[in-house]
Amino acid sequence: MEALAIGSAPPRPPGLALPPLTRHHHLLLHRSQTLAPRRLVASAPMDAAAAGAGRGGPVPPRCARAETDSEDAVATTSSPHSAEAEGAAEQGNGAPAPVADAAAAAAADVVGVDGIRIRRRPVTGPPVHYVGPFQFRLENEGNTPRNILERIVWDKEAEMKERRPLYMLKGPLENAPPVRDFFGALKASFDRTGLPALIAEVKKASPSRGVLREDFEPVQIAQTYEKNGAACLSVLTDAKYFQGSFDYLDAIRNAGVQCPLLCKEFIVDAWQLYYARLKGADAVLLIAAVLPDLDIKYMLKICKILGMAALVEVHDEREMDRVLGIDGVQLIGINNRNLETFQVDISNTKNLLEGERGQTIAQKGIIAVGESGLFTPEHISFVQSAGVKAVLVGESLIKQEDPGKAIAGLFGKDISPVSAA
Ligand SMILES: O=P(O)(O)OC[C@@H](O)[C@@H](O)c1c[nH]c2ccccc12
Repeated sequence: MEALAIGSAPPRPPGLALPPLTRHHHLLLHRSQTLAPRRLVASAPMDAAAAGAGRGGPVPPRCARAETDSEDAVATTSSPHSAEAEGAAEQGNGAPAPVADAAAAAAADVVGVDGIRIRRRPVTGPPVHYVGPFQFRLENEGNTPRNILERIVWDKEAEMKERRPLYMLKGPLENAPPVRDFFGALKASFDRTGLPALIAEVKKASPSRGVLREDFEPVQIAQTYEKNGAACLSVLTDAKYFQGSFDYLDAIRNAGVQCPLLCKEFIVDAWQLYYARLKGADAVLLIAAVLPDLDIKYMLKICKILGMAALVEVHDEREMDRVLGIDGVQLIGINNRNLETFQVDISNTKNLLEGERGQTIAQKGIIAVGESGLFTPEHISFVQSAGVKAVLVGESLIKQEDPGKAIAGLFGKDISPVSAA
């Protein structure tokens, strides 16, 4: 599979590194400090320990030992970007920066390394503090999620604290069902039909659309998707916002479905990769709006070791350029839905594949996947002419009485393997 990523990565486009801290940044910073003073004050000590851990160079020594829970904890993905943020507090000769610059570094962490706008965790604690003998309620803006993606990710980080230690996954991992070739299945389907390969999504609900299907039978839905020509399936595993479950992954596999399965999860921690694999996933989603480059690279390595494919999701030019700069990426999903605002615009796929970006994708043999908001054969041909070789579709299928039969309606023709035979 590696051989498909031909050529070396393009030079990192200018402007992707953290901008130098200028006077202008200080001004911006002071303004945000006024808005949410706690955010800055409290984030510095929290990040400092993690930042120290990541100082040693590009490959942190933190992956040296294996199979203890504490190693598992260092695979948690926040330290690299905290480290960069702290690094930004040192100026020129390496002397410690003035206090204001340290605050600027903390703010850079808040506004995001690699252009990531969401904050990975609440800065100081709960969103509301009860203060003093009079029970004042002090709302803490810095600790209130600003959008749904931030909310989901904060909850996911909290969920990670409840997980089983990594070493406990070792046995089940050894007994996990063999990995199937997700990338190959997409390619084969595209070659067979001349249409974008379908990744059909098994999704009960979403935060933007509510419950999509009351009588939700994941195994039946998966079976009808497969029968009607889906190349791969995407299975929502997030319980809180999508009413999904990791148990759907093994249930679908155990029922004999052959289509490779994408674990559709908000991955914030390497632990989730192992867990997805032992539940039978053949691929995972990595969201560039959530994960800094270092985390994506690290997780890609783990996926490779586990034999899983990774669908790296982007939703704007900046994320696309970041991901194109990472070696070994084979699948790039272009989400037409902005996960912060829920706005859907399928021309996003076209915009992100235009010009040099599209050429790089073609040269590297990457499959671009058009994601979200696809309802009609016109939509499918629109994203196909934009350059995608696969599409990820949920709502427009899952809401139909027979989601499998709906596939022919979506593509304007029957794409089931039987019809081709
Ligand atoms: O239901 P739609 O509009 O066809 O979208 C499917 C899929 O693209 C969407 O569910 C999705 C894309 N990226 C995600 C990340 C997390 C959760 C869900 C998603």
